[in-house]
Amino acid sequence: MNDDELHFVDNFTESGFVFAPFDSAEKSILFPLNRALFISEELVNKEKIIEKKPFSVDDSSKKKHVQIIEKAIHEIKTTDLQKVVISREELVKISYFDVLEIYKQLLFTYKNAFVYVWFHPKVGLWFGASPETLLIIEDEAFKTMSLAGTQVYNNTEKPVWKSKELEEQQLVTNFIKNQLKDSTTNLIIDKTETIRAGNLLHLRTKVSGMLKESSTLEQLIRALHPTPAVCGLPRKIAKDFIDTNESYNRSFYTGFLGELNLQNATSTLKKTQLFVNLRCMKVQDDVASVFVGGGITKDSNAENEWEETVSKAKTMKQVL
Ligand SMILES: C=C(O[C@H]1C=CC=C(C(=O)O)[C@@H]1O)C(=O)O
Repeated sequence: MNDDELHFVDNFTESGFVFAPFDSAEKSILFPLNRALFISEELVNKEKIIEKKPFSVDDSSKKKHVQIIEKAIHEIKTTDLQKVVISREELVKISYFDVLEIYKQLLFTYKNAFVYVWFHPKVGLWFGASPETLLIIEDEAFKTMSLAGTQVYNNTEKPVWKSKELEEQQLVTNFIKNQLKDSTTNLIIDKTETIRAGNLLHLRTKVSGMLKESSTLEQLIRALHPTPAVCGLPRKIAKDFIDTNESYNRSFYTGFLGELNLQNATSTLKKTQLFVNLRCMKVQDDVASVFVGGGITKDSNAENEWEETVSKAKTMKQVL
């Protein structure tokens, strides 16, 4: 950016880089292309990966997190709530810090992820290594995915998935299908597969199709975000549960970010590539806030869900 002014997205027809919060009622930040310098560079992996030291698990917030999960499970069993994603913020004190070094280590450690470092003097410094695409649009063709269900990678990418994870992920696929049916055509739902994201495995179903001429990018984004992979089902009930019970502000965690309506040098087509802001952290002074969560359904076990967040925190803590 040429200056430290804060710009916001108005209707997603703008060009630039967007950084959107979890709460879709709040404004999304834009680095407008015409106010910024855009540099594109091919990445060559010649960096040395620093040997990762073991890190400690901070379980000071375990009791509270487990209590919210138990409340969520009870709510799911007794009300219309089907799934809700419960998350927490883990504070990590950092003694040594180098922005570029952390960014490079993330890039080379998480090769399949969308890795970013984002900074605005009025908002703060964020890093992430997200395994989840919210939306890719090139001309009228779009791609998205349903990503949910987690287990620790244990030397096999063909693990056995339990019905809890299969159902949790299926709910996301069904939601996406339903939300897109009016604004798209030629909807293709691929076979569900297992993908690896660092030390974790997830279930993923790729979804693609064509946008109807009458549909806008804003409509599509509002239809998808927040998906049940980061919020829950029904969306409004899950969002209310999160707002009432999570005792911190998610801000940009579980929001989305990426390139908005950028023109490729070799064609006249505009391309949008948005990713869900997962496996991320905010750094302020000498403290990193690492954000982690997981989908809760009727079959969840609170202790296992806690462990899942511990495993997810590893993505950022290892690099720190
Ligand atoms: C909310 C998070 O993950 C989502 C994405 C993949 C798998 C998830 C899960 O297994 O619960 C979550 O839906 C997070 O990593 O903080």
